[in-house]
Amino acid sequence: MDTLHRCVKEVLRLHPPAMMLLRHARRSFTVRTREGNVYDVPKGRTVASPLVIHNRLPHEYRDPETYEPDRFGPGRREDIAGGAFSYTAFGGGRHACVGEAFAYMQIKVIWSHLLRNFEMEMVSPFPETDWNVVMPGPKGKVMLRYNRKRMPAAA
Ligand code: HEM
Repeated sequence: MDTLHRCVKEVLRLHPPAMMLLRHARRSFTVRTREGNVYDVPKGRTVASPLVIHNRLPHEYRDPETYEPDRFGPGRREDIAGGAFSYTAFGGGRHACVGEAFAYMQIKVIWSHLLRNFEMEMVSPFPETDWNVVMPGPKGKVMLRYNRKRMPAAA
């Protein structure tokens, strides 16, 4: 189950359903980047924090474009190594997703059932991401062939 958890987590790092977090600045403040650039954010502005960018920062994630669930395993823990906001597929801070644990449970229940009972094969090409929607998903049709696995008869 730990492996499946890391696989789901890695998919959500690369393809977060929520593309960005939006906040309304209730007071003016200043941001300093790690490169030393300083930005003033005036009161009243909307601040957009793009998950799709900061979940792939190369100083947080080794080979950020690569699907690699073990980056979250013991010894690496890239989701927390760079700080509390290294991994933000579920947001963070005061408004972090309250459904995170429930979402993992649901997704793992469904995938455990599928992986245990079916052989699956993708028959269409790997899809591109459709970014022109509120919640990005696969572009076009995704075709899958699946066959029920033969389970050994119970003794
Ligand atoms: C893969 C599944 C999910 C993802 C990727 C996800 C992602 C997120 C993100 C990024 C936020 C932060 C939004 C922000 O800061 O503006 C959020 C907030 C929230 N999520 Fe989820 N979510 C998921 C599933 C769920 C589920 C299953 C529930 C409820 C059962 C849920 C309930 C909420 C609620 C109530 C908030 C608002 C929390 C607040 O503003 O204090 N989410 N979610």
